[in-house]
Amino acid sequence: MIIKPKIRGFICTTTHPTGCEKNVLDQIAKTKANGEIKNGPKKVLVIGSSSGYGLSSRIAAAFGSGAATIGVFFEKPATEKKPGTAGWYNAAAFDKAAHEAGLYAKSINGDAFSNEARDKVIELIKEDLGEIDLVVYSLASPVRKMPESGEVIRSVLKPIGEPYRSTAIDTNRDVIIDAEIEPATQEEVDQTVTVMGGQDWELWMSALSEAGVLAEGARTVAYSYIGSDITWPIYWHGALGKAKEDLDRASQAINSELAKQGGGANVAVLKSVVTQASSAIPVMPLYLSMVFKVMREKGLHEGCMDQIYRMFAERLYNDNNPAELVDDSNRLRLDDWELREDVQQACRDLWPQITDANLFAETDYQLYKDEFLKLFGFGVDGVDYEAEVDPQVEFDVITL
Ligand SMILES: NC(=O)c1ccc[n+]([C@@H]2O[C@H](COP(=O)([O-])OP(=O)(O)OC[C@H]3O[C@@H](n4cnc5c(N)ncnc54)[C@H](O)[C@@H]3O)[C@@H](O)[C@H]2O)c1
Repeated sequence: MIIKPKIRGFICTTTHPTGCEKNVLDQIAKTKANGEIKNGPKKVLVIGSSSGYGLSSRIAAAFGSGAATIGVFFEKPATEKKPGTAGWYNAAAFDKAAHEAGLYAKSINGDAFSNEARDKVIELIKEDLGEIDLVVYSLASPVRKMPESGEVIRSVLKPIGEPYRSTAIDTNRDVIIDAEIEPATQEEVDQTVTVMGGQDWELWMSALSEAGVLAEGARTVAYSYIGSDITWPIYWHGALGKAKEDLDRASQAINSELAKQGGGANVAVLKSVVTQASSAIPVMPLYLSMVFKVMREKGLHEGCMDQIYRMFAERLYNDNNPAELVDDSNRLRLDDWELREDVQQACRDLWPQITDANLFAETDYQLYKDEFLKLFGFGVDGVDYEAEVDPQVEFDVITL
């Protein structure tokens, strides 16, 4: 089969197995080139490990620190008619590369919000690893099926209080539009907190702790975004921001438990990057196109792998100056470069000037589009897209 991209709204409905594999191999090569993470983790669970920041976390742990990894994700293999999801191919590529490198790697494909997933992970840790010393929580999901009632709760990407009006990019037509998003109701805010807040992370950590599979000194980290006044109305001050505030609450609760055993919990605030999750957020494509250009010109541009390697090497496993490595809410800040005043001011200055005519010239919108396609395995250097490719990629995965 020859596979070409088919974009619908903010997703691409086709994927390229070879391109996805190459993306993973490129991230592994980058990690190896960066060198070993000193005193890094050795037995790691990554929840949400098949794409974006979770995939980079698994790669950093395995190839930067020689860690055994268990990955949990929710992906689809190919069917007769359709290629698999990008995360499926990414996970398969990671599995192959880890095993070739002699590293332990096992994967669970199923709903991480379910008790069944927690039980399976605990069983696997007991059988194979005994205990784990790091848990990375990197889920991004628009829905959560509640583990006890089975009720399906949905999150929203909306402001709170008043409508949000802004220019944005219509990514299907590559033109600037005026976007208006109605505010979330209180019920929608609450539901967003239920889906993307800290409760599920707490359930994971207490289940692991009760099962006795957390090593002494075990750490956990969950990912957040804050941004600046430019995106606050839709993000930090919006429904998703409330969920991320709840992640901070959960972090403190988990931290006080883990600290008893010499470990700890942190939220890591990461920079904005192109992932399937972020491309769904209104206005993000325009902001990303601007901030990429500004940061690139200042030599500050980073992708998922750069951010996560920096988080492991310079924050989480840097024992030199622990107190200076967190903000006053005990968060690891990797958004320090993005939030530099000169970077944000350049974006504020640029924003009102962008029109259909100068979108490509004045911003990195082309780079945004390239990165978006790359998420699905397209436009990756060194891949022959005219060659036949078999979409059926199998690997040893535990399916729930
Ligand atoms: N993308 C950004 O710009 C950005 C910036 C800062 C923080 N973050 C945060 O990083 C975290 C990860 O986001 P991302 O952008 O890497 O997302 P992503 O869409 O690339 O990855 C999400 C992962 O979650 C998994 N997943 C989703 N629902 C699941 C379920 N029910 N069960 C099991 N696995 C499931 C997917 O399989 C995938 O592995 C989120 O908390 C997000 O808010 C993202």
